[in-house]
Amino acid sequence: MKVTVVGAGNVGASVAEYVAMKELADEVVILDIKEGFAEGKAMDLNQCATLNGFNANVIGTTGDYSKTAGSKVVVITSGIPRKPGMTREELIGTNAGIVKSVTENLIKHSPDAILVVISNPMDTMTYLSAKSSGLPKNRVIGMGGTLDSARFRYRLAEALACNPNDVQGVVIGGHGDTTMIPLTRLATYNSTPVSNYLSEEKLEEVAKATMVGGATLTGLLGTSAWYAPGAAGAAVVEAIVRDQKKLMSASVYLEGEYGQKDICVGVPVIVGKDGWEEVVDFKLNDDEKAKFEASAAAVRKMNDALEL
Ligand SMILES: NC(=O)C1=CN([C@@H]2O[C@H](COP(=O)(O)OP(=O)(O)OC[C@H]3O[C@@H](n4cnc5c(N)ncnc54)[C@H](O)[C@@H]3O)[C@@H](O)[C@H]2O)C=CC1
Ligand SMILES: O=C([O-])CC(=O)C(=O)O
Repeated sequence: MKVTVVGAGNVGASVAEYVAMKELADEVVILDIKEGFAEGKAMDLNQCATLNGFNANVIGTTGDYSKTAGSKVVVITSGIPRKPGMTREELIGTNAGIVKSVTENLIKHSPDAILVVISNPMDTMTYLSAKSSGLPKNRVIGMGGTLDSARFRYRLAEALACNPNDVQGVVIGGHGDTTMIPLTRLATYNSTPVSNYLSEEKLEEVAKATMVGGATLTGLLGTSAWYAPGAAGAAVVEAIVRDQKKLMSASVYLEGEYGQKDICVGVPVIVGKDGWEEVVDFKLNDDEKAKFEASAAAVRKMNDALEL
């Protein structure tokens, strides 16, 4: 089984590292345009094999798509990250061209692949990838909600002073500072509503911290984050290659679900060997529905900037 990661930068290298460490593929190809960069990352990762006890061959290439041929899953991380003070949306001018050409090249060599799109602005890049690949809708998955949900659970666990693994919480909507929707009403601490323990004000604070999770890290790091984005990307890969049928929040092409059409935006989906297999209806209340509608409208506006 071959998994390809495009972009050998912070996020791509992190995805490749988790994929190799978890032995999600026996061949992990990393492709970048920067001369020798992917080859260097691959060699460095291969030298972890005996230290971390994995057996996966990591192959790096500078732009040779023939090495990606026959990939089961391809993760797209190529493109520029934001700097402090920027929004993800400001990256569209540079990243749209990169994501379009990368998608077209990948599909030539791996027509049966499932694409996991990470490059920002992610929902719009997922829509672009879906349109320019011509793949069946289930084989294009935007990764943002999985990361945002992990950050939501982290913030909830911080507020509850508990083990994050005892907390469930999902973020839907666009992967943007103002478009994310942390579903606080549905979040639980070991099956009990978090509102049993946290005030409305505290939950509002948790939701706000979740929404600006990426911006907060960008401010601290000077560039955007990579450990949790890498782990979230690898979690989607794992759900596919191990056919986990896992319920994850992901940006997928909607045809009426959640009241939206012809858009990729974050909703709960089941992920397995065929990509995303179905959208799960969380039965949103009126307030959540209104937020989702506003979020989708913002994503749609961004999509209008694409030349398809
Ligand atoms: N969806 C999400 O949850 C997240 C998305 N991101 C996004 O992921 C993207 C990558 O972020 P980082 O890895 O931190 O950036 P980075 O700058 O560390 O790495 C990007 C890599 O892409 C490569 N690249 C550029 N054009 C290419 C092309 N045409 N073909 C192949 N490779 C190409 C660059 O040479 C560079 O090595 C950014 O757009 C960032 O905003 C980052 C974190 C989370
Ligand atoms: O914040 C950013 O620009 C990168 C990203 O999408 C995230 O970490 O959530």
